[in-house]
Amino acid sequence: MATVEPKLILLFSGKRKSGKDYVTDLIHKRLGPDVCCILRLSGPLKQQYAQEHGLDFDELLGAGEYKEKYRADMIQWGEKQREKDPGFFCRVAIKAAQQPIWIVSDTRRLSDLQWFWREYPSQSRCVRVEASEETRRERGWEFTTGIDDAESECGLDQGVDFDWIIKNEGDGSQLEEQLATGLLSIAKEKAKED
Ligand SMILES: Nc1ncnc2c1ncn2[C@@H]1O[C@H](COP(=O)(O)OP(=O)(O)OP(=O)(O)O)[C@@H](O)[C@H]1O
Ligand SMILES: C[C@@](O)(CCOP(=O)(O)O)CC(=O)O
Repeated sequence: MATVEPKLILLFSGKRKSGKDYVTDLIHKRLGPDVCCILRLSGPLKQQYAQEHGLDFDELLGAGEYKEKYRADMIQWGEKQREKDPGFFCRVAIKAAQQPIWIVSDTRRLSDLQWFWREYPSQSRCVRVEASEETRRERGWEFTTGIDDAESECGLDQGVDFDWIIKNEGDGSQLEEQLATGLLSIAKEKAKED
């Protein structure tokens, strides 16, 4: 398990090219590395997958075509791991966490959220990053059968009451305002609960 007990966990999800990494990087910069860390469930998955398949881990972490080339096979490989142990990638991802606020940038399945809700019920908040298909296409997204209609992309489309929805359209000019008000609102609500 993690070496520290978190005060707040922001569980991010969103469609491909909605801007999960972009938005979580902005929040990380805004809060600072002493206060928060970004945890990626796909990090340990990609690392293990890269090792087993002799691939470039850094490229799999990137936002380019290299990752997309292996996405379908990584999804299948990851789902086989999750079938055996749904919390495996969650446990590995939080091991390095030292800061009080955790930003999990890439939850994709109800089993991901259920693990955090079970282990950290009072600290976990669900955040959805949304962008139109037009905006996502401008960022390089193309609908791919077997990926964009599968659990990896659709697993959280129903059954989640999101605590915060971030609209990340176009150049995101309204983004900074949303982040300021959204973070304040979550902090205030958490403080009232503690
Ligand atoms: N508001 C924005 N303004 C400018 N560029 C953006 C914005 N949001 C996202 N981008 C760019 O769009 C691309 C996709 O964003 P990002 O990688 O954060 O998406 P993602 O949801 O993490 O995608 P994936 O699920 O494929 O990892 C990146 O090149 C990123 O820099
Ligand atoms: C294989 C997978 O972890 C790839 C995620 O890559 P990214 O978060 O889109 O950079 C998606 C999944 O776990 O279904």
